Amino acid sequence: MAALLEIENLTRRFGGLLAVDRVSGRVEQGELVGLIGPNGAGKTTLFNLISGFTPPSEGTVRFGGETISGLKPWRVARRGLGRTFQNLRIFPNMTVFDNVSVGAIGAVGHSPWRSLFRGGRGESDAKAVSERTWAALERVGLAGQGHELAANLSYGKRKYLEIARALALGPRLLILDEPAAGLNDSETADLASFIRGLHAEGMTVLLVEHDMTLVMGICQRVMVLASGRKIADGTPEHIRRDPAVLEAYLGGDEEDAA
Ligand SMILES: Nc1ncnc2c1ncn2[C@@H]1O[C@H](COP(=O)(O)OP(=O)(O)OP(=O)(O)O)[C@@H](O)[C@H]1O
Repeated sequence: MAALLEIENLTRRFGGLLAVDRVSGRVEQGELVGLIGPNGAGKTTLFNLISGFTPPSEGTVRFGGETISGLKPWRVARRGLGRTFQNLRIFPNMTVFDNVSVGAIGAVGHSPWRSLFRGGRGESDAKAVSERTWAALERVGLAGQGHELAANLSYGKRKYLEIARALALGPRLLILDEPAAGLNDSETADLASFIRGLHAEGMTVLLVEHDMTLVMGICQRVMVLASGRKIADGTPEHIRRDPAVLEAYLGGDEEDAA
């Protein structure tokens, strides 16, 4: 059976810079996979290639057995690929509910606003958007703050707001770009159990993270990028001992791998 996500020889050049260099790999349905690598390794570019935000120079991305490389981000999203961003993309002057409903609208279509003008199917679309949005807010623990402005949420809660927006899409694959960045140790531990919980419910997750404890603690498999190339792909135990990883990612300092 085809993997949920398959990338093949994915390559992206920025002028003379090879940001992602012939990377291949797969994520199976139900997996929780980590993607790590030093600064500038190409992790975010790889995410952008997968989610349609950056077109590949070469190579293909298949999702659910279909080629999605070259599609616009919203088309990729509608096929069931939800993602968050390293730099939070939140509208501070909109309510928490409205921020998340953007994701639900992406899944239901562009028609909820039709109810304002024509009624008919628009009304059921609007109801579906509302239900999806509240369910996503409930799942991340923000339902009680749905009517507040996003600007009033703490930084940690804004992270969950982003995740809720991706969940509202009803994704088959959830891609998280550095969700623990800026969180303290206890917030990171909470995030770890939250991601574990999603995974236990059947969500397939691809996680880019600098926090090694988080990645090694929750991921079943870890892919390592360095200078745009995939240099390792295996269980956390395997990755911890891989000399190429220690050399490239940790600068040969085994202490940091713990
Ligand atoms: N739009 C762009 N134009 C030019 N160069 C870019 C662009 N986006 C990324 N790069 C370059 O591509 C390389 C990979 O960057 P990328 O952000 O994907 O790495 P990363 O592994 O996500 O790094 P970090 O961990 O610091 O976020 C870097 O050298 C970066 O400067």
